[in-house]
Amino acid sequence: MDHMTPPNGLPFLKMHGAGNDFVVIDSRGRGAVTTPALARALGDRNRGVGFDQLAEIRDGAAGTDFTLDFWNSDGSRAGACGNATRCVSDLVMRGLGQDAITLTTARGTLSARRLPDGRVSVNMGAPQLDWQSVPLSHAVDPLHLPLPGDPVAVGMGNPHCVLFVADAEAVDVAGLGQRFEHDPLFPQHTNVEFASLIGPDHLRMRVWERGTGITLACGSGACATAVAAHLRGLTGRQVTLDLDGGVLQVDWRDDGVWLTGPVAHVFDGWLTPDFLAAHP
Ligand SMILES: N[C@H](CCC[C@H](N)C(=O)O)C(=O)O
Repeated sequence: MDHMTPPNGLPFLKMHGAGNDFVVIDSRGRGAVTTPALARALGDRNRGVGFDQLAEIRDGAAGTDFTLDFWNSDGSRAGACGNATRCVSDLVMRGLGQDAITLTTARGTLSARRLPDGRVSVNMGAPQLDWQSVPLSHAVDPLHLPLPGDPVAVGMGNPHCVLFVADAEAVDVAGLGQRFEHDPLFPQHTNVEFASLIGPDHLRMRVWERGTGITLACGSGACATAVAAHLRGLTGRQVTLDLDGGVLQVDWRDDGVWLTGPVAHVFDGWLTPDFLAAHP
């Protein structure tokens, strides 16, 4: 067999949204294939494909067009992923010849649409602002957590800990991120965002993701940060966020938090039977 012939393996796609990168496996019409071991192996940037999140597409539930499951590169599950939702929605919309779609995630039913300029928006739903649903481990004010730096906790279907700092560029994102990720106040651990106000309704944000580490962008993190910024009186409800990998827009409307940004489909490939057999 020459090297360009598709082997008898498992097809996948590689996509990214503002540099937040994904392996996408399309399991519509069959059972789910992802296991924690496969997610970890695939997420290895040297021995696998490498990704920030793995998104598995499954048949639509509750009358929606498709269902999405998310995994982190350490093999853990993520309840929400805004950028992968935008990327996969674009893919499925193209397949169906549509520019609007509904999907099911662990969060429930979400809707997405493609804008005339090619960017994709998703309604990530209402933010979770009470301590039980973030979740936090006990009753504290999520708007002022009893932690260094006076962070805000926001749930977007996954937990976020948002710190407003004078200069996000100067923050030790890995060092502090790991510390907050595993703070006992977050029983399911947390994603951690560091943000500074750089203009009216304009934030610079850097992120440490639960289960993955530093990423170039985080959509649910951008939503949580914009919500926190508005609740703290720093911005209005429409916010532009400059992330390491690009620009995301958040609009907190009455019907939910809308996230808008670029999507890219980079390549398709096949996982070899040998790779799959080694990581059941
Ligand atoms: N990058 C994703 C979020 C991943 C969150 C994940 N790290 C978790 O465990 O919650 C996004 O665009 O929303």
